[in-house]
Amino acid sequence: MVKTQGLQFAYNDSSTFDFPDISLKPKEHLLILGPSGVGKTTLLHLLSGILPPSSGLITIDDTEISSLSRKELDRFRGSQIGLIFQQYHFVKSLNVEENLKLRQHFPKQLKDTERRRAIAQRLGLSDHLQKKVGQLSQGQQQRLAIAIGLVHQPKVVFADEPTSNLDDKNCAQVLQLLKDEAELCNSSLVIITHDHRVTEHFPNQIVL
Ligand SMILES: Nc1ncnc2c1ncn2[C@@H]1O[C@H](COP(=O)(O)OP(=O)(O)OP(=O)(O)O)[C@@H](O)[C@H]1O
Repeated sequence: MVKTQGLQFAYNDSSTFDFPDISLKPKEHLLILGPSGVGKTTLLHLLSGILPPSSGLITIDDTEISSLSRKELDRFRGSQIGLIFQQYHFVKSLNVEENLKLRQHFPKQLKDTERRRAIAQRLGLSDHLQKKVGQLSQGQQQRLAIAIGLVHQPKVVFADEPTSNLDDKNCAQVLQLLKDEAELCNSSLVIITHDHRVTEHFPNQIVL
């Protein structure tokens, strides 16, 4: 499902990151660990096609993503990849349901109100669909980030520090929800973190 070979990247004139090869089957989970500044977010941006690698190959669901044009890549990311970022990427002027709808890019998905409502219900957001995202608690915003990452049923979900701002109880709950949703969507899951509370939940790990 996700396969990389010889992946390297450098920001301008800075030193080159040399990433280990990754091979992840459908529905598998992978935890990428490492200290601050080692390049975890950079790797996630490469895997999701936000940054182009200096060299190496990234294959997702049999598509080599650097062979895609900008437009094809946007379309591929919109349909096949789910992103859960460290900083929430919500549209503050829209309500919860409209934010979810925004992530359903394609006409067929857009009509899928049922899918939106079902994921909102599983993540405890049903009573908040008409609220502006600024009115949500931190835990609710974290759950909305998961809903947005998965509402379009992507093949693979990349999550960057999904538990960084959470206490122990919410951390365990969010990880369970993330796993359950990925399972229901048949999605592979790649989590990038330096939060050691996450490690016991995901035995398949690489350390940068
Ligand atoms: N846009 C950029 N331009 C130049 N250097 C950058 C840029 N983004 C990140 N870096 C540098 O690249 C290195 C790796 O950053 P990255 O965010 O990938 O690390 P990380 O392992 O995710 O760190 P953290 O755990 O603190 O989030 C850091 O030294 C950072 O300063």
